[in-house]
Amino acid sequence: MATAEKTKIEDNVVHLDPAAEQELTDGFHLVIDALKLNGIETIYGVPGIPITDLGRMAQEEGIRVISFRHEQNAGNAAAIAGFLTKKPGVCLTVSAPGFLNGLTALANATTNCFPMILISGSSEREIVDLQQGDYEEMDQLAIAKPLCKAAFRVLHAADIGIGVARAIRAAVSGRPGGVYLDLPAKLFSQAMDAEAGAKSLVKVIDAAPAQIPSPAAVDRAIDLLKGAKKPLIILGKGAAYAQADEEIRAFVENSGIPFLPMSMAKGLLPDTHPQSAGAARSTALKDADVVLLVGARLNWLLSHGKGKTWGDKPKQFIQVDIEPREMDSNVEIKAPLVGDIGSVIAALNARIDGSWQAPPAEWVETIRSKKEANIAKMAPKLLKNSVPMDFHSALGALKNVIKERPDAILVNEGANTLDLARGIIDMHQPRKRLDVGTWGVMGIGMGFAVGAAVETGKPVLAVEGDSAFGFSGMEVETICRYDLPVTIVIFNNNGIYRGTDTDPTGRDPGTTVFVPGARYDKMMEAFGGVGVHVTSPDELYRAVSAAMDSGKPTLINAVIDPAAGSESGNIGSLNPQSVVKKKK
Ligand SMILES: CC(C)(COP(=O)(O)OP(=O)(O)OC[C@H]1O[C@@H](n2cnc3c(N)ncnc32)[C@H](O)[C@@H]1OP(=O)(O)O)[C@@H](O)C(=O)NCCC(=O)NCCSC=O
Repeated sequence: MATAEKTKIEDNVVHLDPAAEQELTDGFHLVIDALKLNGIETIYGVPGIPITDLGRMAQEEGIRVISFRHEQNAGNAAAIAGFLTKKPGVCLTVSAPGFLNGLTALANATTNCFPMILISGSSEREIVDLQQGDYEEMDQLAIAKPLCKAAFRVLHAADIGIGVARAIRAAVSGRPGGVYLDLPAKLFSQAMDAEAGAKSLVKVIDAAPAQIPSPAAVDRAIDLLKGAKKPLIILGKGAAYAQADEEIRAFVENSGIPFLPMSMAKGLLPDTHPQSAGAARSTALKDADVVLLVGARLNWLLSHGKGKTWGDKPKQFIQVDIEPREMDSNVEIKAPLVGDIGSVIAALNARIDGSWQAPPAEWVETIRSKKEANIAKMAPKLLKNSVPMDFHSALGALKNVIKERPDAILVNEGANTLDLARGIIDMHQPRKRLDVGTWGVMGIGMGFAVGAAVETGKPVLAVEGDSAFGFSGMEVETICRYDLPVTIVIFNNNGIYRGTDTDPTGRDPGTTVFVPGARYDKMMEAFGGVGVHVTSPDELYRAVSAAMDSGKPTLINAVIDPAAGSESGNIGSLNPQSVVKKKK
C-alpha cells in the first residue's frame, strides 16, 4: 500500500490525482485480497520471476504458501487439495517453463475432475504477440486452453476481482476441473486507488450450486432398480468428491444392493462392509443386470462398459453424473440421472420406502461367496514373513498399519505397488485413498502427500514404487522443510515392474532397471528426516507404525525381491504386443 503523493506511477491504467493524499493498492495486493475474500487459505507453488513477491506478500498477508522444488508437484498438491476440500487448489508458477511444468498437473486435474487453478505470471502481451523475444516469452493462454476447463487472462488491475471470481466458479461449478489464470508481469505493479480496488473484488456466491435431478429421471432409475434381479452400485471418485457420505451410505444400506468401489472411492463405505463387492469384481461386473454408476465414468478402467469384462448377459445402466454429456459416452444409458451426487442420492433415498424389496438373496450370496473365496485365497500370501519381501507380504504389513489408523491418508502409485495395494489395503473412511486416477499417471506421489498433509493435518502414508517415486522424489526436501507428518515407503525392487531386465546387447542396463540396492532412505537423512532400511514384513510394520506415531518426516526403503511382481502394469489389453517374431 502506498500513497499517491510523490509516487511516480508508470504504465498506470488508472489516472491518479497526484495532488491528493490517496491510498493505493496494486496488482499484487489485489490478487491476494481476491483469493482471501474467496476463502483460499493456501497457495502451492515455486517462486521466481515474476511472482516471487506475490508469494512473499501472500505469506505476509496470512495465506499459507508452500514452496516446492518443481511446479508439477506443486500443481499435484493443489489438485488434491481441490479434491479433498471442494475448493479450488491454487498453484502459482513463473512464466513459460514453470507454467509448462505446472500444466501437466492442471491437465491431470481436469481429467480427474479436481477443481484447481493454475496461476502463472507471463511476459508482456505487446512483445509476445509480435514475437520480439521477451524473457520467457510464450503465449501461455493459448497453450493452456485445450488442456483445461477454462482459461482467462487479466490485463488490468481493476479486473483482477472478476478474473479470480471467474476462475473459481469455473473450477468448482458443474463438473469440476482445472482452470488457468494468466497474469502478465506488468499487472502486478499496476497501481490503483485502494477503495476502488476493494470495490472491484468479487465474492463468489454459491460457487457450485446444487443441481436437482428431474422427478421423471428419478422414476426411471427407480423402476429399473426395482425390476433388477442382480443390481450393482459402482462408486467412483466423483462420489467421494461429493462429500455426500451419509446419503450414499444410507442408500447402499437401505437398498441392500452390493457396491463396487473404484480405487479412490474405496472407504466411502468401509472395504470390510458386508455389501462390498470389491473382492468379487469380475463376478459382479459380469453377472450384474442393472448397474448404477455413481460418479464413475465408463472409461478404460471399466472397460468402456462392454466386452469380456462385462460378460455376455444384457446390462442396463443407470448413471449419476453432473455432466449431461457424460451419458451414452460409451454405451447406452437407460436411466440418466443428471445432477449433483448429493441431490440425486437424496432423491433416490426418498424412494426407498415400504415398497422397496432387497435384491434377491441368491445374488447377494453369489457375491458374498466369491468375495470370501478370493479373500481366503489371498490371506496366506499376506502373512508370510519372508526375506526378501514380495509385494503381498509387504502389503500385508501395511494393511495392518492402516487398519490401526483408519483416519490416515494413503497415497499410492506404481505398477505392482499400485495394483496390489489397491486390493490388499482395506480403506475404512472416505477420501483416504489418493492415487493415480483416470490417467494412471506416475508422479503424483509427493505432491499429493504434501497437499493431503497440509489440508487435513492427518498422518499420510505414501506407498510408492521405486520408479513412481523418482518422478517427484526431490520433494522429500519440501516434506522435511515444512516438517509434515508424511511417511514414505519405497517398494524397492530395483526397477520398473521388476528389477531383472537386461540389455540383450550387453551394452547398457536393461531399459526398466535402476541402480541395484539403491538406498532411498539416505536421501531423507540428507534433509534431516528419518531414513530407515527394512528387509522383512515385521521390520516394515514396526518402522511404519513408529514413523506414523512420531509424525516425523520418514522414508522407509523396503527391499522387495527384484523378481517379484508382474512384468507389466495391470492395464490389460492396453499393453501392445509385437507381432514380429524375435530372430534367433
Ligand atoms: C482396471 C482395474 C480397475 C481393474 O483391474 P482388475 O484386475 O480387474 O481388478 P482389481 O480391482 O485390481 O482386482 C483384481 C482381483 O483381485 C480381487 N480382489 C480385490 N480386492 C481383494 C481383496 N481384498 N482380497 C482378495 N481379492 C481381492 C478382485 O476381485 C479381482 O479378482 P476377480 O474378481 O477374481 O477378478 C485396475 O486394474 C486398475 O485400476 N488399474 C489401473 C492401473 C493403473 O492405473 N496403472 C498405472 C499404470 S502403471 C504403469 O505401468
